[in-house]
Amino acid sequence: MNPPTSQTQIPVVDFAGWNSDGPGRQRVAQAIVAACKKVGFVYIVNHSLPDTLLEEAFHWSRLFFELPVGEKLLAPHPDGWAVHRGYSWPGLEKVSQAVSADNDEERATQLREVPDIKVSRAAAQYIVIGFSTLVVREENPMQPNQWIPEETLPGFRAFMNRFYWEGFRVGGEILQALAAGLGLEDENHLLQKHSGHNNQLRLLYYPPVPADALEQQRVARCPAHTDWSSITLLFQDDCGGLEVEDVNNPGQFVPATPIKNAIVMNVGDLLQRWSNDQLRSTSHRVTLPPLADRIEGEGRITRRRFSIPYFLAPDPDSVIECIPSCTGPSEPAKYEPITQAGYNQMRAAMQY
Ligand SMILES: O=C(O)CCC(=O)C(=O)O
Ligand SMILES: [Fe+2]
Repeated sequence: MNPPTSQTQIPVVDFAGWNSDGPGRQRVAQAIVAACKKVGFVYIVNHSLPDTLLEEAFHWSRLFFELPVGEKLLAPHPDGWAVHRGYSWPGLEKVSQAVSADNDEERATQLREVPDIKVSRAAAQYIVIGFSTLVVREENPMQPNQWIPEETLPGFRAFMNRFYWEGFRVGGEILQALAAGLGLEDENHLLQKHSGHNNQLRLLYYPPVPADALEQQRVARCPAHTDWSSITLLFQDDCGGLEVEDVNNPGQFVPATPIKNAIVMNVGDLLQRWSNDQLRSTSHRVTLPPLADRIEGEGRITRRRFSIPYFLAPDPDSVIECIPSCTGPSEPAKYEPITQAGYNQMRAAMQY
């Protein structure tokens, strides 16, 4: 038998030093880069998003998902996969890496046939239940936003727009810290490819489900996948269930236990490519909450869960070319330059 390898820990980085003068700044940058090289995931605490703003974001998310279905469906996710906006109802959406189908139409039909947990028992293993989206970038003609009418939830749209741009502000600071930590002279090397208009903010709601359905993998809250873009900032409530692949023990996962108001930051596939595979895009999933008091009653029902991922992506026509400090004579660039849009197309083509 192999000796047991120690479980990977997700590092915690205190971001306060980034907004100070002096050596604290470089220490933060190096700590984040070290975490992204080793684990691909890092908790960022003492960042510049006020706690009250995060509380407000979860408050609005609860209000949205507690609306009657008919009202949420006033902003439906359009048919097909070209536009990824609006409310997707339980069973509409599965995470791509768990699904194989020949074409969009077939896939969409498959997904609609899985409206809830009862049907899912007989169907594919991995079903994302109530995995829903509402995205708020306003100035992108390719991906028009889907908003519920203002009178249905007054103030919702304005808040989500504010949160989108505040999230980009702190995400931009993290991109600057990554550039500094990678030894780039220009702190804006990564950030300058992101105008912010190609980001994606999602509100996710995982309804209560029986623990045994998750344990027996008849359903999954969110199957294992990597993210595609540059970085993801994830805000989660205190339910728990997010797990990150243990880089020392591939195929095993370690919990990313919630830390109040921390940002869980992870590297996406595009940034991994950009960094010549120096920064790691790590697989993650959402499953059973690890804390016993998140599971209630005789039916062992897991508590509902809210999370808010925010994906930062470079602009579609920006060229992603090996970061100069990630290549050298002994480490040639592994990948050709590619635009963000070209990369997405390539990924989509691989999938179908
Ligand atoms: O809900 C979560 O905690 C994770 C969601 C996620 O990984 C994603 O949307 O890509
Ligand atoms: Fe993810």
